[in-house]
Amino acid sequence: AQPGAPAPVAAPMRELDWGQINFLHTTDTHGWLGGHLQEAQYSADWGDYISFTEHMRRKADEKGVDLLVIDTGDRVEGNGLYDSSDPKGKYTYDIFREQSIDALCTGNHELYLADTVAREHSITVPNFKKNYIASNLDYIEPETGNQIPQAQRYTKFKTKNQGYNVVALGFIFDFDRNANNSVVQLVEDTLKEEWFQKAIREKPDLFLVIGHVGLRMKEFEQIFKVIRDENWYTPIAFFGGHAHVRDTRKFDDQAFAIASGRYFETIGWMSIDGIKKKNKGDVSAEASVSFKRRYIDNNLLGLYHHSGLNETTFPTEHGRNVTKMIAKARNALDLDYTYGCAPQDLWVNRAEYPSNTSIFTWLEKEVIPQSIVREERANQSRMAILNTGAIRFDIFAGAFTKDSTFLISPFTSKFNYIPDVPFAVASKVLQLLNSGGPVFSSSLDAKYLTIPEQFVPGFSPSERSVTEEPLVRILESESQKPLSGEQEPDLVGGYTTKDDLGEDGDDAIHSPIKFYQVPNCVESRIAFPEEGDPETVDLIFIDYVQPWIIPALKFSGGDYSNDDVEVYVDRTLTDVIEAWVKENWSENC
Ligand SMILES: Nc1ccn([C@@H]2O[C@H](COP(=O)(O)O)[C@@H](O)[C@H]2O)c(=O)n1
Repeated sequence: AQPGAPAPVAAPMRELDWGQINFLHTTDTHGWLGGHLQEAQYSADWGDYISFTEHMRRKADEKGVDLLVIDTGDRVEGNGLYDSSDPKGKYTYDIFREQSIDALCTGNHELYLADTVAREHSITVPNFKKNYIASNLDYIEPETGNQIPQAQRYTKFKTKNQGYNVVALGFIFDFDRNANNSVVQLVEDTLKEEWFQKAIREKPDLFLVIGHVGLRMKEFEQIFKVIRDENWYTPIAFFGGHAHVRDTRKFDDQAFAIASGRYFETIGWMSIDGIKKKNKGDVSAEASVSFKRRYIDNNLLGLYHHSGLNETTFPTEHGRNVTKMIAKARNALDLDYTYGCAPQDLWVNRAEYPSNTSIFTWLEKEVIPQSIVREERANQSRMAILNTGAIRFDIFAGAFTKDSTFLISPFTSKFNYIPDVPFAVASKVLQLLNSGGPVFSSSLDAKYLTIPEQFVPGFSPSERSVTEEPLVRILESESQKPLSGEQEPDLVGGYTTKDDLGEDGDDAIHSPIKFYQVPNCVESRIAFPEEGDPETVDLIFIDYVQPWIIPALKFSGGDYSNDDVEVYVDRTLTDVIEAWVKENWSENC
């Protein structure tokens, strides 16, 4: 863990079930390679994960089974360690590559900006040359304009100890907001490609499908159907992500998918037993395969527990060096530099919106009205719209650092506007954005305005749970009691996941709490007349929302196009929040 990270307290634990093939999985780490410095439950860093993996690989060798390490993308955007350097990722690409990863793919965050796409192609792909898979993603070479696969379309390999033949595929969901030096092929079309049809006829012992794909999205289902039609009994292991939740989905008795949360809070564990090795010429034969899963809270006590080691025996030399690399990078970037002192916790979805503890209420009532102004139009009534997905993380009471600004909002989106929109038209926009529906084309689903945890309708994050109190404070104030005798233990708050395999997936047994739905967008009304409505307003919006604003305006009776849009404030939300905190929370903690 990083210097200054809070120490975790032991919780009652569920063990890892080992099988013939075992997997460790990360996804949506978004640059959190230093771990969580304000939450003890997730405070282990990438160096600790490297130590853990080395121990688990040794254990696998001792047992004569296999262990594969997977990452399913969105490694960038969301943490000062990645976002605050120039160029972005100056340190994180080198830190990330220290882990030995058997299969990895691209997420949508590696594709939003042309620079990020190019860095992925020139740094991460060669760093993991043999193991990077891009089944439906191409890169446009700047020198030639040629469209080439971002990486190999699929891999074939034999596992080290059990000698299983594996065919591995690596997808990104049908993403269409990618920069124009990348091309995402629809999954449905990729499945018809000749190479794919060949891959699914390789008759391996196991198909490994990794993807930056939410488990409840259509893409994994499409892939499952096509592989299964050709291979009636071959086990298929899916590793997904994107929705930022812990989840396991059963496709059939021999095909399961796991998603391992977000922000390096979770290390996913999947194990498979009962795989039948095919002899040459064998057709697929029915087998009784069992899949197990565990969501490991990423903290040192848990990692000691699962590796059977302790503070002294756990850190490997390699792991220790990577922990030092991270600390050095954090220092070089001055990430602990304090801009101010947050007087209270402000939650993304652990508090109701609107409320005094909602981060969106704070932005809507304080930050936006006080910060989003264009001098020459300061007296013009204005409405400013922010999508809730623009906010990625909570604010904890206490020191608000340079790092905090990027944890909350890493994006480079700025503020645009359309001047002098009739109020009668502008006032209908927010409601349309929040209700979604047929106003927007299918590729413009309004759910992509909100936080990823709400992407799946009816899949309430309240089932996914976290503590009402920041974990650090709970851990400081309460000692843990063992799970024995009559006494109910005082459980640490944390994830209490329900998935297709039941309610026993999390390694640490936690007390659950409530999550709340947040709207797709929030709106501030600024410089409005004291009485009555203005005739016209400047309609301001963060630029990510623009593709939804234009159809919403059209539906409301305003015939606007992208040509009517101008820059309102040439600053990112990150810049805006930083300036506001310096001005308003300037006292020392
Ligand atoms: N410039 C951006 C980019 C993304 N968002 C929000 O993030 C969501 C995607 O998050 P994942 O980590 O799951 O990829 C997206 O749907 C937006 O809500 C944004 O606000 N601005």
